[in-house]
Formats: sequence, structure tokens, C-alpha cells
Amino acid sequence: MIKVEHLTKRYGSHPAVEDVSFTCEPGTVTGFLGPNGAGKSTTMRMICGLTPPTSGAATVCGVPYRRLGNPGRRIGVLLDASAQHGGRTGREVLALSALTMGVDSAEATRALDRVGLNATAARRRVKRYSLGMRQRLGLAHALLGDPAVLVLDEPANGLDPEGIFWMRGLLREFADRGGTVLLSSHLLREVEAVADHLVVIGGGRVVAQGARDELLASAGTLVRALDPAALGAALHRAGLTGTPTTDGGVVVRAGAEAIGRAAAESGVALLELRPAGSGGLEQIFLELTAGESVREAVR
Ligand SMILES: Nc1ncnc2c1ncn2[C@@H]1O[C@H](COP(=O)(O)OP(=O)(O)OP(=O)(O)O)[C@@H](O)[C@H]1O
Repeated sequence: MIKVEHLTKRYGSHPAVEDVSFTCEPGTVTGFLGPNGAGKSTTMRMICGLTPPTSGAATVCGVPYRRLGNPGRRIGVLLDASAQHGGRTGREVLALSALTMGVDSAEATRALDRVGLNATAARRRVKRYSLGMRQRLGLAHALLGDPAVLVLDEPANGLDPEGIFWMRGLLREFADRGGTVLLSSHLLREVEAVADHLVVIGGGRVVAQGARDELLASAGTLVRALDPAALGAALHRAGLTGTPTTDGGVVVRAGAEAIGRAAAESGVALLELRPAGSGGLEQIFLELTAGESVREAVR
């Protein structure tokens, strides 16, 4: 379990993270979402004892990270896939860590297999790795000590679609076996498919959090009409407000019945009327983090 309580980090007068609280339960994947500069990495660094908080606290398995004996056996961390020594081979990186953690060196081979790095890749120097291979090595490193908790900062960076699909499966399986996963992303669609819980951060503050399915259910209704301008006018007349989607629909914070009635009263022909689901969540994400680099967030 990870518990984050009122974490705050200020650099001079700049609040990088402001009063952030959330809990990651065993058996779940928590998606930590926010645009660039929102405070995700700073929060994760505070969880892992790398950045001292200005105030507040974080615990992993009930204790602050720095008080964990042999932390790699309790929590697997991937904060920066490029941080490995470029002159070492993938196998050397893992073998050294296995030695430090007191893990059998055979586990290094198992971890490499688990992340899809074959014997040729394992013999190659890390400086010759692609970003995707570095992410896989970072993940192998995080898994090496068979921890109960994983903290991964933007682990999908550099992975191709097949790699992202593979990683989701790995994280899901880890959580289904009772593990706790916290993973960050600036792309909603990347975490939505695997996360049970979402914590959305913008400008250093948590702007929304909860079960993914509940957030999805509260995401409004998507409506699409033959004549979008007429639909806009009909919604306006009914006192309903909507946010246009990028593909010509409108997400309205109201139920299908209210929207259907408003359209019918104005004689507007509808092409689509359904729970907005992830499209609506995307709109909420955009609204909540407005002013941040939102375009990139929903790319
Ligand atoms: N060491 C530091 N000194 C000063 N400011 C910092 C430092 N580290 C982070 N910040 C600032 O804190 C804020 C949050 O940064 P952080 O890296 O945590 O965001 P992020 O959500 O991880 O973004 P990204 O997705 O771009 O990595 C930013 O405004 C950043 O400039």
C-alpha cells in the first residue's frame, strides 16, 4: 500500500506540489494523471524518499521509504529509464542490483525474460538501447526484488503500441496477484485501459480522484446530431451546456433523457446518444487541468 498525506513541495515560492493526498490499495492499479509540469514526478520522488517534502508525508507498506530495510524487496521504482549506466550491459545492470538486494543472480535472467529482453539484448550495452528497451530494462529492475509495490513514472514513454499493450498486461497481472501499482502518465488513454483508480493532478493540486468506473459513469452523455448547430441551439434553449469533442459530437453533463427531450422538442435528428465514457472523461480531464498543456494531455 502507498499512503500520501498532504504532501507539499515548494521550490522557493513556487508550489510544485500542494497538499496532495491519496491512497493506493493492494490489488489495484492507480493512474496518476496530469499534463507536463503538473507535479507527478515530484510527488513520486517524495514517495521514494528522493525529494524531501516541505510538509506532509508518504508511506510505503506503512513506513516512510527511507525507513524500509532493503527497499528494492518491498517497492520497485522506475522514475527515469535513462538513468542507467550506459557502459554496462542490461544483464550487468540487473546482476549488480541483484547483488545489492541479496537476490539470487538467476532472478536477473528471469526478470529480463519477463520484460521481453532476449539474450542478445541482455549482452548489449545500455547506451545502445532504444528508449523502449530502456523502459523494459527499468521495469525488469523494478521487478527484480519481487516487491509488493511498483511506482512507475511514465513507463509507456518510448514503447510502441504492442509494447504498451504488453506492459498493461504485466501491470494488471501484478495487481491481480495482490500488488500495488502507481503509474503516471500525461495521456489519459494510456492509463485508462489499465487503471482501477485515477488521481488527476493539475498545477500541483489533485483536481479529481476516484474509481475509474465511477469517474467514467459521471462523465456525461455524448450526443451527435445531423445538424450540430441546431443541436447547440436546442441544448441552449433547454438550459443544458455541452463541450464539443474533436470529432463533431458534444458531451453534455446531463442524462440521455433530458438531452433526447430537448432535441425532440426542437425537431433535431440525433445520430448518437450514449454515455460519454472515456470521451467524456477526456473532456473532464481537459476542463480540470485547463491552463496546463492540455492539448498534449489528450493527444
Ligand atoms: N528541482 C526543481 N527545482 C525547481 N523547480 C522544480 C524542480 N523539480 C520540479 N520543479 C517544478 O515543479 C513543477 C512540477 O514538476 P514535475 O516534474 O513534478 O511535473 P510532472 O507532472 O512530472 O511533469 P512532466 O510530465 O513534464 O514530467 C514544475 O513547475 C517544475 O518546473
